[in-house]
Amino acid sequence: MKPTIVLVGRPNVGKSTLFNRLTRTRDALVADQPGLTRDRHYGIGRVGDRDYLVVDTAGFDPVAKDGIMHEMARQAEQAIAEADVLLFLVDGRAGRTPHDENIAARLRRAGRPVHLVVNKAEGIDRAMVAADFHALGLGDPLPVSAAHGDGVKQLVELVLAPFPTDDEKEHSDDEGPKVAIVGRPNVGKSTLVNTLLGEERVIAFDMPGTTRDAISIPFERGGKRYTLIDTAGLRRRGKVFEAVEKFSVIKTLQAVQECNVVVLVLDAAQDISDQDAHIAGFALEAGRALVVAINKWDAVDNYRRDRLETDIARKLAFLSFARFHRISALKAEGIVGLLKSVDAAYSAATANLATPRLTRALQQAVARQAPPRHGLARPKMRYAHQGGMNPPVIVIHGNALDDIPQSYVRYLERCFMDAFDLKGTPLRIQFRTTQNPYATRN
Ligand SMILES: Nc1nc2c(ncn2[C@@H]2O[C@H](COP(=O)(O)OP(=O)(O)OP(=O)(O)O)[C@@H](O)[C@H]2O)c(=O)[nH]1
Ligand SMILES: Nc1nc2c(ncn2[C@@H]2O[C@H](COP(=O)(O)OP(=O)(O)OP(=O)(O)O)[C@@H](O)[C@H]2O)c(=O)[nH]1
Repeated sequence: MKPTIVLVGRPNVGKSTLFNRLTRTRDALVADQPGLTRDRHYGIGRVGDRDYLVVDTAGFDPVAKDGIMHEMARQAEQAIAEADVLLFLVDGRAGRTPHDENIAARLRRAGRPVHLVVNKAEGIDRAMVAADFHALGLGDPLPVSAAHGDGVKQLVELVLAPFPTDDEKEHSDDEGPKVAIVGRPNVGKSTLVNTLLGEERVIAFDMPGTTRDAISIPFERGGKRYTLIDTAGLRRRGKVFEAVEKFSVIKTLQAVQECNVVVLVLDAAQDISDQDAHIAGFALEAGRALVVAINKWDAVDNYRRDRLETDIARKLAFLSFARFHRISALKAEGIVGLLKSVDAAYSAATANLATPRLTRALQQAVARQAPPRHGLARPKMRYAHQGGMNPPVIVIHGNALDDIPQSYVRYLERCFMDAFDLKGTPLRIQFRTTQNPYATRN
């Protein structure tokens, strides 16, 4: 499972700046998706070939007793409890403050590895700063400059070193897709889990001990195998599964990282919220195959249904690659269709795309609509090959491919999706310019 790094510190020490730097490598992949607003507090980062999750807690005041500060403190407490490692940020320019001391006192009791990070350290006397912050009792301070990037990569490597690297063990096909059922509180996730697992055979489900691995529950449905990745610490009580923890964003993100196919559950009785869009955006950012289940369809009238369709078209436009199902988890309606789409999305995400067919699809797309000219250069797309799976990566080779507009990339995505019937998975398109078009000019 990917380690989760949680950033803690009083306001204005540079947590957002560090968060952006830690998650920036991935931004390019989902840039300019219409309608997608990123959650500024949860992100994926990568250093070398290691992925990690980053959580930015808002300014944390462990002694706040009420109001918005108290609510923020509560959320920060939950993040601290679910962290694998904590980065405690302080401001090297402002020096040690009483607020820092309160937070330090809280973190010393966290039972998690804590690294003391002195930000804004560019061009300041490190020895003096180190002595000042050493008094917080959290070990040697690590100086960084989040704004300039100094020391950030070394910091990440240091904090991740104790965690085992994910040996992406080949998931054998007969275990079927790993499925995560995600959604905001009360949309009907537990009900859907019970409907999926309920009557059917749950294959040897062992409650794990204290491992930090996500819990997976194998089950069979319609003669096919699936593995459910748990998001909330499901416990079996009597015949039904029940969530023992309340909704947790971190657990949701971990499950998204861990699974092959995300089932995003929406509540038909409610408008699409920012939280729905953020969870969806995270699945997209992670490159996961996705199926959307609009649940509680039994409970809404036609007016509400129409309104919801409009709302979805407007707020979840970036999920156009996914299939949407109207279901009732409670009445077990629409479940067969939902699982069919899970199967299809899984096949699409793991499809083998042969170079000749890809190249033919590319040529047909270009013949229908040529890429727009950029300045003097006329982009030339020569051939395409598959550069990865899960999600499928299509690498296009040619000349002058550096400034292909996003709208044309979208067009190519649609062409490849149609040609290979890739419904349910996002695609990544990369360009490789094989020859510099200006090289032969003088
Ligand atoms: N000199 C210097 N300034 C920095 C550095 N990192 C962040 N800052 C500045 O510090 C200020 C606060 O940065 P933020 O990232 O917004 O701080 P924050 O901790 O997220 O603040 P809250 O959102 O209020 O919790 C901004 O003006 C940043 O430009 C740094 O490495 N060096
Ligand atoms: N009418 C109707 N109600 C449903 C349906 N699915 C779930 N519900 C109801 O919605 C409420 C919330 O369902 P849960 O399954 O607990 O939702 P959840 O997403 O697991 O909630 P959290 O554990 O808070 O994250 C319960 O009262 C369910 O009975 C459905 O298909 N139709």
